[in-house]
Amino acid sequence: MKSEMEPLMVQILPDLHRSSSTTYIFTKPKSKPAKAIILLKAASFAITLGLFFLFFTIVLCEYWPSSFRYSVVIDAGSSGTRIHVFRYKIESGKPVFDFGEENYASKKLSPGLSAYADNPDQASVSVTELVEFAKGRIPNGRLKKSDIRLMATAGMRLLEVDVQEQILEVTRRVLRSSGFKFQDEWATVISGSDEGIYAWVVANYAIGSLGGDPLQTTGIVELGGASAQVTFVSSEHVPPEFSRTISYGNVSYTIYSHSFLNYGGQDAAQEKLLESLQNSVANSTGDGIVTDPCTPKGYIYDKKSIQAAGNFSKCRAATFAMLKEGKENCAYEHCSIGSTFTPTSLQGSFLATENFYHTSKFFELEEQDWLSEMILAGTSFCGEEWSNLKVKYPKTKEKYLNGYCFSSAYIISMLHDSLGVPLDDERIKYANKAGEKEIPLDWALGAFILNTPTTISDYGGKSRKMFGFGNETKYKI
Ligand SMILES: Nc1nc2c(ncn2[C@@H]2O[C@H](COP(=O)(O)OP(=O)(O)OP(=O)(O)O)[C@@H](O)[C@H]2O)c(=O)[nH]1
Ligand SMILES: [Ca+2]
Repeated sequence: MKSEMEPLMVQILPDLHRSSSTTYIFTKPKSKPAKAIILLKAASFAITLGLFFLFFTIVLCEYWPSSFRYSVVIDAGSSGTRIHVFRYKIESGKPVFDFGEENYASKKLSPGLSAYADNPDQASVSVTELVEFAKGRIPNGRLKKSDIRLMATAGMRLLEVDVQEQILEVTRRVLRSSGFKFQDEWATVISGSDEGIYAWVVANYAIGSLGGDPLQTTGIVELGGASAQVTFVSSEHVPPEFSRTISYGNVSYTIYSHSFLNYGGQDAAQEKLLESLQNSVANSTGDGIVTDPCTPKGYIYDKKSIQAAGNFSKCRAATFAMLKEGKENCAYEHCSIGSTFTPTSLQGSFLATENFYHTSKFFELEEQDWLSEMILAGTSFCGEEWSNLKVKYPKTKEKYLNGYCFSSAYIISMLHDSLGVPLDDERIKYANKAGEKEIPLDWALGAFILNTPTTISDYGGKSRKMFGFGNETKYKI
């Protein structure tokens, strides 16, 4: 086949070992550019196109008002600090929440902020790491439009106010420079009743009862690490210091909400019980050794003066006595725990969360009759040797394993002996998720729902608040 290309004469220097010089003929392509140049042009075009595409993608992500919005809540709890990153949409002027994994992520770091009481500056390390986690989930261009809030709970409430403030100021420094939308007052220690309300909101949002008949809503009992919350709609008279108001649509909810600090949470309560055992000679075996009925026999404490003597019914009686402390000072028509007002009975359905859930799951209790089952399971567990329990439950963290004798007895003495919940009450169930979409019953999600700016004006409509709460009706939701 005739080459269509002009011959290109190239003289190759004679090979010294060869008799004559050799001429190779390379054909130079005619007027058409060589294949290589075409390829070069195509490649440079593709690269240019790619760079343009990349540039516009970056510009669009940075500045184009994406239909997604983001919000971040940091839950600074006693046993750890966890960050919750939310993505949501606005549809016909209303936020559409979705807590599925593509729109919600969280990360927990231990210990909690209250562990830095002696060295507040160290609190910045965990908050910084958590903020970086959140930034990895949000386009850079959206950061300054995305709220970030830090809400500390019982662990911090137990610190002196000046220490709380020192630690909060450290977290504010991190959040101010995070690139998120932040105001100093968004890093606070929230009240226990706020924590309870937030948990109540996410539970009823998940179940779909938010906006319905108040007496059809679901109450929350939450056993945290350093506090316990009881939150529900009561048709009884509730003194204003225990009453919070939520209005949703044209429905107003008057909610009893109280957080039992210190002895309320499981970890703090177990600590308090050991202290009270040490103070009461009655439990000593005469040689100054105190016996602890809430820890399985054979468990070795740091302190030598305590001896584990696991016994469910004695532990139940000891924790019931602790919950009754101060009841003689009750200044209300009814106090179930200490001198704190509680309605005469828990009204309506309830979800029992956090340690109620962890303990029931550990004992693999059925939903039905879980309280009666708790007594059987706790009686057996408390009576076992610690060494046997470690063999029986090799995968369970010892810090949790060591708490189940106490928590099983405490749950009964709190819910049944103190708050009057019948052992066969079908209205109260343990859970850590709710609703068809199995939304996590984490108060931080309730805080996000209530704090999401749902004023239409934020999205181009007329200004109208939709969520909000306080101890008086502030907003029409
Ligand atoms: N058994 C068990 N307990 C757990 C587990 N995860 C958390 N807990 C305990 O559950 C309790 C409540 O959990 P969190 O709400 O995370 O505790 P927290 O927020 O650090 O404590 P608060 O500040 O009182 O709310 C704490 O006593 C934790 O130690 C678990 O997987 N198993
Ligand atoms: Ca908590």
